[in-house]
Amino acid sequence: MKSIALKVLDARMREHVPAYATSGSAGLDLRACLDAPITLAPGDTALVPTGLAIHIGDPGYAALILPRSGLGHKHGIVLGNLVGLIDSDYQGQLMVSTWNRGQTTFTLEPFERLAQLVIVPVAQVGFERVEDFAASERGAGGFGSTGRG
Ligand SMILES: O=c1ccn([C@H]2C[C@H](O)[C@@H](COP(=O)(O)OP(=O)(O)OP(=O)(O)O)O2)c(=O)[nH]1
Ligand SMILES: [Mg+2]
Repeated sequence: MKSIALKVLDARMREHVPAYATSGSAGLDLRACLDAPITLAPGDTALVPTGLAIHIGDPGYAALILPRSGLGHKHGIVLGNLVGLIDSDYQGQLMVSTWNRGQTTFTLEPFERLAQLVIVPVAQVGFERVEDFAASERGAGGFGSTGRG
């Protein structure tokens, strides 16, 4: 298992270090490191600290912050940036842009699990400038070019 450097920035997070909930989990739940609840009216967005920082330190990996399905589906709590991308050289606090896209007010409680972190492999690439591509089966077709169903 790959090891990633983790800093606990807020002592209250010591007992909430991210951990996989099951042996097959892809995501590590992130908690809201808050002094008091935050009320999010429909349409509101808040930048919520997690009290944690990671330094992936390897350009072959990145982390994604994704919504939790229960909060997103049942309560409309998703991410203001839709997906958060954590660069391998980022050393600052993990922040969660929390957006209430629903129709009812939501109260986010201190230390509630509000999003999840997924570590993913990344390929950094170089570009070779060309005038023409070698022909492919798809060519430039997209946006439904293969039919709808
Ligand atoms: O949901 C997020 C998204 C990003 N970040 C941090 C980690 C990431 O490495 C950094 C920059 O993110 P991004 O490149 O997506 O934002 P930007 O608007 O392009 O900012 P920058 O100019 O700093 O790259 O902000 C978070 O903590 N949470
Ligand atoms: Mg950027």
